[in-house]
Amino acid sequence: MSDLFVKICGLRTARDVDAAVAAGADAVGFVFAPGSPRTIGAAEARELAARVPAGVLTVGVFRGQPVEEVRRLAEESGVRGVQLHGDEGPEFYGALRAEGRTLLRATALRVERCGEYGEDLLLIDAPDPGSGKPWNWAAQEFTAPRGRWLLAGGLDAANVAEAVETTGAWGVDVSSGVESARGVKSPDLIRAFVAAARG
Ligand SMILES: O=C(O)c1ccccc1N[C@@H]1O[C@H](COP(=O)(O)O)[C@@H](O)[C@H]1O
Repeated sequence: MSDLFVKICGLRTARDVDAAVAAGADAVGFVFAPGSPRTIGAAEARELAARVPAGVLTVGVFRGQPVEEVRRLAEESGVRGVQLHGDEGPEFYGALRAEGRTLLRATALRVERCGEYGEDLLLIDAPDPGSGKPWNWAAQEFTAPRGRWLLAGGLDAANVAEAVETTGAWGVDVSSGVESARGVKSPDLIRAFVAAARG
């Protein structure tokens, strides 16, 4: 068993949060970005986050929202981490860092230096986050950064071990690959994913 960091994202029900925690996830994500089948409100996320033990990081996922909205939703839901998928600059991260949250910076395929914007974790994702579409992480031109970074985009139980082996990712993040239908998580697929990722 490896100590690979595993985040399960886009959770909307108590059943799925419990399944992710029981499977051994290190982080669980709640989508606050509008327009996703996984989007939930702060009150719903607060109830779900209350089920999560202290050792598992709760993360709010945002895309292109103003800093005041990110701050408000994070505060109202009580998530301890914030994941940004927009084109926020270092000053945006600086403003949130002051509140002591763990910051995850998502980049679409671009490989950058870990921590460049003051984030705690870099997340290298596909151009269309949450779509379940894989990208070619095995391509010659993809050179993994050094440090703590998460691989995301089209991962599932069948490809995650190879993806980690090929890229050397410190951790992985998944949403579509643990769903039985778009936006509907499957506890069985969550368990299978975590086992395959760490296996
Ligand atoms: O999951 C979403 O709907 C979502 C919406 C907006 C921004 C990010 C979103 N999810 C992130 O996308 C990847 C996982 O994608 P996949 O479905 O496994 O291919 C991960 O970083 C999620 O946190």
